Amino acid sequence: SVFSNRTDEASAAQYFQFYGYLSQQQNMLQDYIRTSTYQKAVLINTIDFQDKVVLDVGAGSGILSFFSVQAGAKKVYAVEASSMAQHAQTLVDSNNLGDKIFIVAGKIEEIDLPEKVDVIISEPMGYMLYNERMLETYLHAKKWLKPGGKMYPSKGDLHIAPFTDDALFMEQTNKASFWVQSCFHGVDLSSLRDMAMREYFRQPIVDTFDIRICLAKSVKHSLDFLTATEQQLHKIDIPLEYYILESGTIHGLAFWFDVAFQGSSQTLWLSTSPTESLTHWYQVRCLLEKPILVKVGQILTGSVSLQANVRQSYDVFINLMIDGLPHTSSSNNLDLKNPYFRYTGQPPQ
Ligand SMILES: C[C@H](N)C(=O)NCc1cccc(N2NC(C(F)(F)F)=C/C2=C2\NN=C(c3cccc4[nH]ccc34)O2)c1
Repeated sequence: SVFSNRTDEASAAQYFQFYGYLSQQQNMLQDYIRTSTYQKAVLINTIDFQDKVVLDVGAGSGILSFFSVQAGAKKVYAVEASSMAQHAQTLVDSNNLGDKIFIVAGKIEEIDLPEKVDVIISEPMGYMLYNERMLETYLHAKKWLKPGGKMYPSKGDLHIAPFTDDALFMEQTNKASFWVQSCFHGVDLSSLRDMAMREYFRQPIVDTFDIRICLAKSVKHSLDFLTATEQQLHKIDIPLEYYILESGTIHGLAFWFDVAFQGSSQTLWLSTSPTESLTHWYQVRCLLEKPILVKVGQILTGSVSLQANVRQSYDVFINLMIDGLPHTSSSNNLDLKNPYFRYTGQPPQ
């Protein structure tokens, strides 16, 4: 299938095992901003759901299917590939909605449905928006959408901004400095120090920060889910150009995303911006091994390229440069599949 052709089997097994845990469903359900915003988006746009047929892609516990029925949907196909499908069925039965919500166990790329649908609803956003490659699954599902059908959410914006954070940079550098020992139990480890630096700096950092560490206004990369295709998500190249607002040291790029529910009645946004309440997506930062000194008024240019891989994630390539003298540039490659969960506070609720 389209899914099996783009996915390593071991990755898929680990991935669907992860989503088979009620504790991970709980992590998402307990994210109040996330759950309440989805419910509000549906309930303020009942015109899109009243007496309609809905497809819930990656339904998990089925929560979005329940919201669709609350908004008047006459039938919901809830497609779920993990063992959570059976727990969703339990919820459907115990809430007496077996006549409206139909759990379809399997992958959207592999299952069949008896009819096309009016609305597709899903929560395909992973870390940094694109992690997990579930957005491709969401776009694949459009083969079941009637012409003029609705997508909930309808668009996604990825925001990217240069940031300064000495403490974070030092934290990663200090970890690597372990290898700067010429006599560790009689062994000189120092030849592996650079490799250790590269390994630590390949990890995106998942946590939150104050927006004031960003030295320029974010660049926004928009994706319209109604018109986008799966193929467009295999390689995402985002050109970057920043007007530096504050002199300082750029240690890397900060990422967050917003999604919009553009309903027939109202549009509602779900934001994971550092200026908003924290969600279970936090924000994501990608460090540079070589920071860039910038001054107010300079122009920072470059690009970030996301290259999809078979481990349901992306290889992230960052290039940044300051034009003018001294000409400085810095780059880094990161593995989005294995982030460093640095957040130490309470999980968002
Ligand atoms: C697409 C889907 N709608 C979605 O929201 N995906 C993201 C997602 C899905 C399920 C759980 C979570 N998490 N929530 C939290 C909490 F403690 F903060 F609550 C930690 C957490 C991890 N920890 N590790 C992961 C994780 C999940 C999936 C793929 C992954 N790849 C690397 C880590 C990771 O989540 C995040």
